[in-house]
Amino acid sequence: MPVIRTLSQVVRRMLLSPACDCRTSVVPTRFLGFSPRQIPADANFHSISVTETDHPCVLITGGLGQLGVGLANFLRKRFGKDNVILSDIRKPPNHIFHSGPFIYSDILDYKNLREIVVNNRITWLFHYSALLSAVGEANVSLARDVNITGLHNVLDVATEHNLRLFVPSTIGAFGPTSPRNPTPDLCIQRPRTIYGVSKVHAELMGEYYHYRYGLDFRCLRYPGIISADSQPGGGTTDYAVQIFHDATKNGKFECNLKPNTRLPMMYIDDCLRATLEVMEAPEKSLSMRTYNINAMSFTPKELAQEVLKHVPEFQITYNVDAVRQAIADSWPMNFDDSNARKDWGWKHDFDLPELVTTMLNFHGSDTGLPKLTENIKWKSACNLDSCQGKMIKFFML
Ligand SMILES: NC(=O)C1=CN([C@@H]2O[C@H](COP(=O)(O)OP(=O)(O)OC[C@H]3O[C@@H](n4cnc5c(N)ncnc54)[C@H](O)[C@@H]3O)[C@@H](O)[C@H]2O)C=CC1
Ligand SMILES: CC(=O)[C@H](N)C(=O)O
Repeated sequence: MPVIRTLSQVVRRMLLSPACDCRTSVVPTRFLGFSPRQIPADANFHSISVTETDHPCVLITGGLGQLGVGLANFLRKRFGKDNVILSDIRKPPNHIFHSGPFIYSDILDYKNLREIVVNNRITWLFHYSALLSAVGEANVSLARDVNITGLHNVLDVATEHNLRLFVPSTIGAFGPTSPRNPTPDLCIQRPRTIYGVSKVHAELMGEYYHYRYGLDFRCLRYPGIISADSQPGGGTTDYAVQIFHDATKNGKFECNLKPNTRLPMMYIDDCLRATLEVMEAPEKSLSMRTYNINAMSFTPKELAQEVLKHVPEFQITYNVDAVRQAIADSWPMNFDDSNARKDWGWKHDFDLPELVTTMLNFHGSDTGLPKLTENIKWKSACNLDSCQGKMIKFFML
């Protein structure tokens, strides 16, 4: 009897403790046996604290998308150019290839991923590879592979090598039965897209690995991100980026969402700063492992009105895409990020007026000379030529 009581106490403690002490004795079953992911019995599961080294050695997966290049530039300013490796399955253009380390990495190839982590002594991993909401609906099986199987590889390699792991989630992780105005961190999540389902899966798996194996998993649910010098990869919020390109180039824009569709949005500088801040936050300040972050919420009509203040001839028309509209109608309208603000001091800098001024200044409309920047020209060409571009063109609804 005492033996049974002791055993049941041990099991209870393992299940209840956060980042339980069972880390050295219990590992995911797929690590056992002669699997390539085998972990030696004497493996050290204690996280290497970043403070033990001068700086983290960073790997970014899916780094050639809308957000990855900006993240690499941002992190390189802080940690040094050579300590941040950008990776993707696409061929980088010259200016990105020469701006710092770039490496081929397919997240579906576990051995390739592990080799990169080992050879480069990676300590932090930012996992950006994904198929976004609209592209995902157009190719469910690829989205399932990249967003779910790829995530499993990343979680395993991060656990095996004691990495600090950042995985972005999204407003798309909520669905029509979630409270939409505002949407809190903890509520019903029943998304109706493969993108949303895969992101809820990522949140839950990351948190599970944290509590079960001690993985230092950190996750932010991003709103729609608006960037000036990079193109979005096929999402529902893409209109809020495209509108600036079209306003400055042609003075008009055809929107694929209805005028009153309200969605949470954020300028990329705020998004990247939040990402670094949560990665640098002391563990004890994190009462959760997945946080909503927010900056502003607007509709296409409100955004167009703000653009009009700078480009008086600007015209917006609407040609609604039924798939994107259905997705947007199931997503949060306002995001409650009070936990991020309370726990680790999150504060956004850009509201709608600053966002619009910044975007239009970047594209040169304030000079009266609409222009398409070189970077965007490259991005357009790249999107047509690249595998992802081909896929988007081929599968787009
Ligand atoms: N951009 C946004 O508004 C938001 C983005 N996020 C998340 O942030 C992350 C980055 O987003 P974006 O840069 O906008 O995405 P994106 O679609 O622009 O880029 C994704 C990248 O993943 C790469 N990729 C695809 N399959 C891969 C594979 N097998 N192995 C390695 N890489 C692969 C693609 O080549 C592409 O460069 C994603 O996880 C996304 O879900 C979350 C909310 C909002
Ligand atoms: C909000 C996102 O996750 C992304 N921009 C999308 O629209 O799919």
